[in-house]
Amino acid sequence: MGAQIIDGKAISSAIRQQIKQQVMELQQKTGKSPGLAVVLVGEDPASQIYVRNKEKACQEVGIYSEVYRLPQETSQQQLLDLVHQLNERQEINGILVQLPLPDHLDEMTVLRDISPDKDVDGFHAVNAGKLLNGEKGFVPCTPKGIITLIKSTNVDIKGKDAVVVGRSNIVGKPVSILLLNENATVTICHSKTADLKSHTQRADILVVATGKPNLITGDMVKPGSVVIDVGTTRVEGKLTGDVHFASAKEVAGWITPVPGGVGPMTITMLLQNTVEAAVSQWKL
Ligand SMILES: Nc1nc2c(c(=O)[nH]1)N[C@@H](CN(C=O)c1ccc(C(=O)N[C@@H](CCC(=O)O)C(=O)O)cc1)CN2
Repeated sequence: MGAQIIDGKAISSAIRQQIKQQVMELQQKTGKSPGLAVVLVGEDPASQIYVRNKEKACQEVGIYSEVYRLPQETSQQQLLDLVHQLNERQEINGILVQLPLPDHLDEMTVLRDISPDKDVDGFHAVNAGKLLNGEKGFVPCTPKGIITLIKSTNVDIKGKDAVVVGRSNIVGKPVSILLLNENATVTICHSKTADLKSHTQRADILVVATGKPNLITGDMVKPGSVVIDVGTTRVEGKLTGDVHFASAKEVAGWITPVPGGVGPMTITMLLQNTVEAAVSQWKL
């Protein structure tokens, strides 16, 4: 029969309608719009597309946005100066520095200088710590979107065996914590994991975020499981996930496509976090 497709584009679009409504209500109440500043350094083609899409998405829902496109040779101090200025600006509720940064810039230092109250990416150590503690803070956008997609299937996460393949700070680690907070039993696999298949085969929920195209094939998937593919690598011009879709779809119960699965949710959750930042800063 084949898996049901988790349509990230449709789910995203429904959530964006709700956000648009929420922004309108905030405008009526306060006379202000939530504001997001996006900083892009260099000319990475994929990052340029993501930033343009973030700008467009803000426009669609009524969020005020500013985009700073800085040259490749921007110094660490110049970038930090901009972040510090944005931290002070009243009309900016959320700040995002697009990753990856050019090699000469230190990502950790830059992320740590964003005010935790404006860190709508949820990458600041304070927000990462809050996630670990189960405290309220900003949750990174892709992991937050993944949990929303899993919940859309109505599969109860509680008590399930969840396997996360990949241990990045942006996706693998935070999504593992979110699944744990939802009472799943979580295993994190990575490039040094011995016998990856033995883990993935028993996953009721499988999240794959490695950037290795087609790493997970149908024979590695548990029948009836929920499979979430975070990978988006261009292979011969075609956007390709970390999961071999054709074979995995025959085994899984639910599966996200690439494109149109996790990707659109990342930007939608950024809009949600920006509205949350405004509501909290305006003490509503
Ligand atoms: N500061 C950040 N940098 C990066 C993040 C992030 O969350 N914050 N995540 C990724 C890139 N990213 C957002 O920035 C992102 C990736 C993919 C998509 C998306 O919509 N993908 C589409 C396909 C788009 C295409 O055709 O290329 C899909 O999967 O359907 C949105 C945002 C790294 N950097």
